[in-house]
Amino acid sequence: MRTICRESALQPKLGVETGPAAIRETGIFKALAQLGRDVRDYGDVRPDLIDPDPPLHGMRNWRNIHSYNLKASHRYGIDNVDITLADRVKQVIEDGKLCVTLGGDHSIALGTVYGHVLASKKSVGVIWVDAHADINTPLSSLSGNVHGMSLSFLCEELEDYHPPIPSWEWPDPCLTADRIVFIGLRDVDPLERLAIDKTGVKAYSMHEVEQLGIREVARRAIEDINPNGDRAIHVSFDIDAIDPVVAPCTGTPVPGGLSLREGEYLMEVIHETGALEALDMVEVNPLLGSGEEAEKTAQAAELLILAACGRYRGGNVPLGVTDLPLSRNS
Ligand SMILES: NC(=[NH2+])NCCC[C@H](N)C(=O)O
Ligand SMILES: [Mn+2]
Ligand SMILES: [Mn+2]
Repeated sequence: MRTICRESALQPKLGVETGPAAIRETGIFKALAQLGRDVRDYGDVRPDLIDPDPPLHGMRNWRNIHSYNLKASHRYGIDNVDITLADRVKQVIEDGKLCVTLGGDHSIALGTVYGHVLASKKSVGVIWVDAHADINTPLSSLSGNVHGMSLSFLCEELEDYHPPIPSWEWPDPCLTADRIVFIGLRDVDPLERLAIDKTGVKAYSMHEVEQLGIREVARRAIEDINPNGDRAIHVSFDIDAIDPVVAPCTGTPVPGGLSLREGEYLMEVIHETGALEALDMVEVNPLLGSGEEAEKTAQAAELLILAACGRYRGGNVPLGVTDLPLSRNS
């Protein structure tokens, strides 16, 4: 199990770059070690910022976002980026480890999913747990924020809807729509809904969570992206999928979200598949709330990561322990 990343101000609300530190401070490393996981912190991915970075087709911070996510030196003729997120994720997965990436703005999924696809020996399916669909194109986006566009760049079926960027290549669309599933949606832009319908990406919004229950949603979602059980799973978990009462410190909170119980159950079930290779935990922004709220949000993120890494709410026997302490008299 490995952890990574952070990036600088890529969305209008500052502070999301401090999310990884807040999650690290929960004591997650100790908790993972207690689960018997061999944890290595690969540190942060921190590129030198390209400044200024004026919008193109309304897309804000696009050069910076592409440069830290993807192999900038080869692909874009930029040499001030040593290691990119896609490279780092690729390295961790090639090491045969579960790669946990802490965000950060959800645009990091451009690099994490691409790195995962490059490294995995299997075909990769993505479970996108989010209040938002993040499937706007630069031309459909109302905000210009790339964190609301990540999936549209990754999805092959949407390639033709992207405007060309002079002398810059797009991130490789490396997923087909049948390998993407949403859970937790409740704030979807009209053209995002159209993109979902056109591509046929499966979506379990909060409506379906209510209707079917999280148990059936989890079962169906896993089957949708991994029907024969031969694929690797990538979970991209935006903390705003969880209800803001439990996880208030995030840039685009939406009421009526998943309970922490539902989130933990989903992660436990995904762990049980044995197919999870990569997990992103993103959009934790400790600066958007009181200290107490920030701690609550980071703790929710911690519990979700732990569940994905094998923490079972029914209890875990410590690694290597087979008996209770014997009585001194025996
Ligand atoms: N990763 C996120 N928090 N995304 C929110 C996206 C909100 C909105 N749909 C947009 O495109 O701007
Ligand atoms: Mn979101
Ligand atoms: Mn998101």
